[in-house]
Amino acid sequence: MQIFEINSALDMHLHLRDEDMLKLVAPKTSNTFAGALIMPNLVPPVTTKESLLSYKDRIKEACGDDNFEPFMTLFFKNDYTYEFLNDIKDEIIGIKLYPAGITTNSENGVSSMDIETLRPTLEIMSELNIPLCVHGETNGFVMDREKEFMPIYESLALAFPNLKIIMEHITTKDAVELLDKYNNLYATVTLHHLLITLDDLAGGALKPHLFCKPIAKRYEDRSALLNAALNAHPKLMFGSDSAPHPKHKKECCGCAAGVFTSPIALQVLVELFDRYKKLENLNAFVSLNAQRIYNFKAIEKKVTLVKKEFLVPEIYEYKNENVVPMYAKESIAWSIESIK
Ligand SMILES: NC(=O)N[C@@H](CC(=O)O)C(=O)O
Ligand SMILES: [Zn+2]
Ligand SMILES: [Zn+2]
Repeated sequence: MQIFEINSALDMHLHLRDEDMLKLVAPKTSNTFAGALIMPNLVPPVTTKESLLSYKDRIKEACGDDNFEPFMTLFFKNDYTYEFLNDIKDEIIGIKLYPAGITTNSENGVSSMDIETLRPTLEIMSELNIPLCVHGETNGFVMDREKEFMPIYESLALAFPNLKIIMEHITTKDAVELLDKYNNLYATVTLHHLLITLDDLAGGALKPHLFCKPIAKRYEDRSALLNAALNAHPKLMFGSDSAPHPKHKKECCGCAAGVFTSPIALQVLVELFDRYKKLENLNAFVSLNAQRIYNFKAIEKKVTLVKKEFLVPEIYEYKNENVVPMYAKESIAWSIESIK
């Protein structure tokens, strides 16, 4: 039987939530991944050292696994001081910037992307070598929001040449192309954006479990993303953006944005890279690129996968929480055999 080994998988964009949802979803990542970059969009968002450290403790407890490293992030604010950021810098891997209201729990994000307004915090981040992670969407037409954000990425990259800027969860050909234009621009891409287009979400009967921000785009966008991932573009990292919402918040009028992919991520990545005969590039895409870009050494964790059918559960539950995964009740060609 065909097998494949992944070394120290890293998920560089992950939502773990809090309380029972955290307890439900955290082990779904920590059992197979060596580390993950944890998004700070809790309610209220993570903006103090105290809330950051206590969230990290709750994550570690929920994982119940010392062999997993949560890389913490702060929620961007325009008025962070040098003293504050200098004091917290060793506890964080980056700061996440959200335009206000653009996605789930981003109400406290920045109300303007004007560079001069953002400058005070960005200058300090640049000086202290703290990377900037960005949800890059304008409030324009939903299919054009990411494309319209490209000039903002360009001005940020030019204005702060020493700041590492990560374009989170890119969904367009334009974003892939921008990667090669500026030294200090990097990106994450999700699993679902490598797989689906707007057709899968809304071309037939509406699929709420595939609804997320940024919304899935056109075929040419998916091809560009897939091509960059399969060839392990050196500035592109895997970031699942696994974003759990309870079933009743997805299967309703006013469906929340977010796709839950943690429990299927590695199996589907292997299936995808195998299908395109690119398995030799998967470890770079899912681990080595992130270690080089963020400059750290991941802890050892070897996951062995076998080409054997894995039937995706219909739902995951814990106490009163539940969440429906992507590909629920469908089967994947690869499954996890062992973890060391
Ligand atoms: N991607 C999403 O659709 N949702 C994310 C937020 C985000 O990453 O934008 C969430 O927190 O639910
Ligand atoms: Zn986002
Ligand atoms: Zn996200």
